[in-house]
Amino acid sequence: MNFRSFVEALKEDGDLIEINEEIDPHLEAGAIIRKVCETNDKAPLFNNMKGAQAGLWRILGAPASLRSNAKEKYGRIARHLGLPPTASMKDIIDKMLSAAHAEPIPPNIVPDGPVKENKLFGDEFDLTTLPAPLLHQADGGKYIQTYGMHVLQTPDKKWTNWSIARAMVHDKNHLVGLVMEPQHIGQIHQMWKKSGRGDIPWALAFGVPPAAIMAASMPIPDGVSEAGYIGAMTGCALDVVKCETNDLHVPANAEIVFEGTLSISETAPEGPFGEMHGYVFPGDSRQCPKFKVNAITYRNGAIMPVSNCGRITDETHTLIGSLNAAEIRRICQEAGLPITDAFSPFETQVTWIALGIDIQKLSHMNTTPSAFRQMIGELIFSQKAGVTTHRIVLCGPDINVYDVKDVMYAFTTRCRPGADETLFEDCRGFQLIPFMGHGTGTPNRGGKVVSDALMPMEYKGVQNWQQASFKDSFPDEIKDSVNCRWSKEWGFAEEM
Ligand SMILES: Cc1cc2c3c(c1C)C(C)(C)C[C@@H](O)N3c1c(nc(O)[nH]c1=O)N2C[C@H](O)[C@H](O)[C@H](O)COP(=O)(O)O
Ligand SMILES: [K+]
Ligand SMILES: [Mn+2]
Repeated sequence: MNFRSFVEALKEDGDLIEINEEIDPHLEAGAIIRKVCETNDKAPLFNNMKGAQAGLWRILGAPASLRSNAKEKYGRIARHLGLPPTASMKDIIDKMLSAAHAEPIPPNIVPDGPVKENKLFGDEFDLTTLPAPLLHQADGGKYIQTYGMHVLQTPDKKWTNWSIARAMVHDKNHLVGLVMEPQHIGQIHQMWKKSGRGDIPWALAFGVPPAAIMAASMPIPDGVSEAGYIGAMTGCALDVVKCETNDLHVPANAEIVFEGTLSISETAPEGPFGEMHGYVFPGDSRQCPKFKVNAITYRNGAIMPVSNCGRITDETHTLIGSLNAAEIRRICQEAGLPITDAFSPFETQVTWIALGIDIQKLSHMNTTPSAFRQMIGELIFSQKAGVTTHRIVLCGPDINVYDVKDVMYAFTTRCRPGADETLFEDCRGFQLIPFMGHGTGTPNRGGKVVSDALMPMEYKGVQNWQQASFKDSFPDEIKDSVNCRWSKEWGFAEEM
């Protein structure tokens, strides 16, 4: 599945709105995409961007946001993975974890591909005149990079990392963007700095195969090349082609590729940007590394994917939250902890992760609530995949952690504030969260908590209550007889 066929699939699903009238990249496209994210409406495809030139570019907005139809809520994300549009978030997370122990299938190097249909070098392009969108009025620049994939290799070429990190236009042939540790882009940047080998060969591929952008958004382990992971996950090697101006390889059917170098010394002001927690602090910019663009290659009719992040729900919630939760589940299970599921509720702006606990296995651990909370917090808050999470909620087997109503029902009724919680101050904190970066304590340390929504008896493997709910407070024959007459005889609404 490549990006173009993904867009076709959205069209066939009736999940695409094509806009052929001229749309301005200065705020107008961003406003439409933002409203789509806040209403879970169809993905907008802007075929006529003001300032488009030489085929650069059309824009697809909200590429992995939600559908309003409850049965296909995650359909746009499912289409990234070739899953049916009715796939659940558990199906999507299971699919993304399915390659965790599989032998990588390295990419297949091909001599040519659609991404080579057009080539611009040096002065043949000027990034400041291309239709890069201003996505929020207080943003510090035009964020051209919100859903592309950075390609960077370690100095020893053993690891090629694919990841998403934001970047904005700095001048005619430079971007400036976030390069933060412990992210792999930050780790590799440090390796090159230490190696003294000069600026880093870099590529930025937009409109890559959808499964690849999912892996680019996922914190798979240090040293693991996303290309091989995705090859193992999809079962087939991904076709890649060599860049014109360096030895990196990019997906052969990507829509657009910027080629160049990531500076190990030069920085420029970056930000602010309307970010994943739903805030932009005007004027809040800091020095970040510069990316020099030496060449642009692209397909005919190239489409630039754009994520306009902020208030729920957009790709920073559906992907960052869910894929961090995926890795947290794997890490906990491999540590022998009784975790069945992990999910980051969008309504927490993905600052929480809810863990489903197998209380039979928990009872065999003969542990205490405070010892278990300590174990969970120490493990998760020391992980790269745990950086963005500031509250972990432990939930019993009657709670569906993928449903925020269930998580809030457990958290608000089973977790006594203070007594049932363990605070963690000696761990990395996520400074993009306003209470961290613009709050009272140290911006990038601590401020985390494990909130135990397991009742004491669950540590013995027991739940001795019944939920006062239709599901739990009526015998099956009553429920069956009510259900079968519900809409046919009485005219209540069909169940969604
Ligand atoms: C899906 C998605 C993921 C990310 C981002 C966005 C989207 C849409 C932006 C809209 C651009 C907003 C920005 O916050 N952004 C972003 C980011 N990680 C950063 O270090 N810096 C960033 O600016 N991630 C998360 C990273 O992509 C994941 O943490 C991934 O795991 C990283 O890959 P790796 O380092 O683990 O290989
Ligand atoms: K990644
Ligand atoms: Mn990585």
